[in-house]
Amino acid sequence: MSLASYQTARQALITEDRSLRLDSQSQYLDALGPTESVQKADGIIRKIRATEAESVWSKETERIPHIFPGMEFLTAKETIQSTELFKWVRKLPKGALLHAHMDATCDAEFLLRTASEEPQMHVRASVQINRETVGSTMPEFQAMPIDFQASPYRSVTNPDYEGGAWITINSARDNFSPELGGAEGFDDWVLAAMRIDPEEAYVKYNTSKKIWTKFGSTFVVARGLLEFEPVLRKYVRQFLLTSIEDGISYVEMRTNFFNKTVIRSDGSDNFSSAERVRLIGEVIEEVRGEMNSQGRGDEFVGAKIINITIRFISSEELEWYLDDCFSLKQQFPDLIAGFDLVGQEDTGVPLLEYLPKLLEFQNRCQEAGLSIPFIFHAGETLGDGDRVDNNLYDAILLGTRRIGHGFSLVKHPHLMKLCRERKIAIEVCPISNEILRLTSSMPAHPLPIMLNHGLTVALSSDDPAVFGNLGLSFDYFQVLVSSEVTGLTTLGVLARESLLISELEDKQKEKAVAKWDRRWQAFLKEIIQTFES
Ligand SMILES: O=c1[nH]cnc2c1ncn2[C@@H]1O[C@H](CO)[C@@H](O)[C@H]1O
Repeated sequence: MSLASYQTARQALITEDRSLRLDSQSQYLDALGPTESVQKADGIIRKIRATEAESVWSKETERIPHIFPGMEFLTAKETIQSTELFKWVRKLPKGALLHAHMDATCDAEFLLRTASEEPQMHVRASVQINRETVGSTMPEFQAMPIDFQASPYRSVTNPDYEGGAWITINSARDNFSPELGGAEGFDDWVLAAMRIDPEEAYVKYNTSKKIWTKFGSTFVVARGLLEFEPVLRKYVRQFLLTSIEDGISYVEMRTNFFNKTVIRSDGSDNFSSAERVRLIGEVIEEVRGEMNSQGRGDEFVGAKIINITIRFISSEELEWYLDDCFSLKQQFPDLIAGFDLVGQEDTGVPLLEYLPKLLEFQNRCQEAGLSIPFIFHAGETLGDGDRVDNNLYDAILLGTRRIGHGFSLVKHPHLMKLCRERKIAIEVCPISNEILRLTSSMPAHPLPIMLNHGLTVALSSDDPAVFGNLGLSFDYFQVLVSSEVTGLTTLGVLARESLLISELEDKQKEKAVAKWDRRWQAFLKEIIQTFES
């Protein structure tokens, strides 16, 4: 064989090998607009990436002696933020955010600050907080009725503080022991309980099982602050506004209805699930209206709710949640997009055990002509063929519209084929998977396997309040620096597809995509102009 024909055969082999990927198929590429500008911008971004692979990601520092692109997020976050590449990723129009737990979408500091504005917000601890207990005792929060009599203690650090006594959050904060840092020490104590830090993820709880104990507890702390009508309203608004700032134009928020009611403004615990959905709907409309009136209508098309509860309830209990979801869909047909079960999959009830109730629900929806698709979490595990990994079979048999995580999906060639054929998209949460210890870094993540096999993927942030990956930029960034094939073009295809695989109605989808197309062209233009001048 001549050298020339070897080179030709080699190029043909590579092209053939890549041909399943969405970003090498003309139908997806054509949708991104004029090839010349797409390629030009893609080339520019590749150059920045290559330069920074040397100038940033190969430079060992005392703090990061093992530095590399796609390395563990919590250690790399500051470095990521300092790069030119990240600046461009921030500006990328990202389409839809399809996998995010609403109760973990805003910066924990925002939640604490917002809840502290409410005089009814109280805090307690199970024991007096001092040097010995501060690291191992979580704060607990609750909004109380207006006439509630707080305990006489000024803070949870008072020497005579009796475990379990409620104090107003502001008194507890202002009077937090100076030895423990005063008000700032209070904030540190609370924020640490709502976030995962690098030491926890990579040293103290460095296995999937261990990190879930910390991860699960962050929700318990946040819930007390969040599940109060006025705080909830501001939180949802902040979530939408910060998503828009990050280039996200549509979200499907997984909203947890595990607590059947939350606290009303007056402190009574009877704010129903329907009232919560109405509140979220109002905020969505308010934000949409504001964006339109600012002439920024292209930046936000709306949001929907995926109704969730937690997968440790019994089948009998599940029935209540399914009934509630059914009735919410009847009342708010445009807002409710689907149903899902969440929580640690490795220890949770497998879908198979809920099967009779889930099938019954499907039949009932069909008879009533209501469309409430399942959008299940499945395969968020290291298993292969065990009862947890097997959730993937049930999710697909139950007609799941998308798969949340699907981390173990690549162990199932036939299921991957079905996902391709039925266009079941995989909601991949790179940073979540890494922090929850399914993978040690991005280059070891199965995402490239999914992409190379032609699956549709919706990159998602999952729980940015806990992980610190607010918006979608950090997840997009980690993906971009971890594969040579993946480029700006890939991210463009993923962003555009995220709108097409969403639960928007066809007409809304068309509009959303047209808006995205305009922003994508403007984005390409900005990249090209910046580097041509
Ligand atoms: O990645 C995840 N997989 C499964 N469950 C999750 C994940 N992230 C959050 N939650 C669960 O969702 C609820 C909050 O909405 C929490 O109970 C949390 O455990």
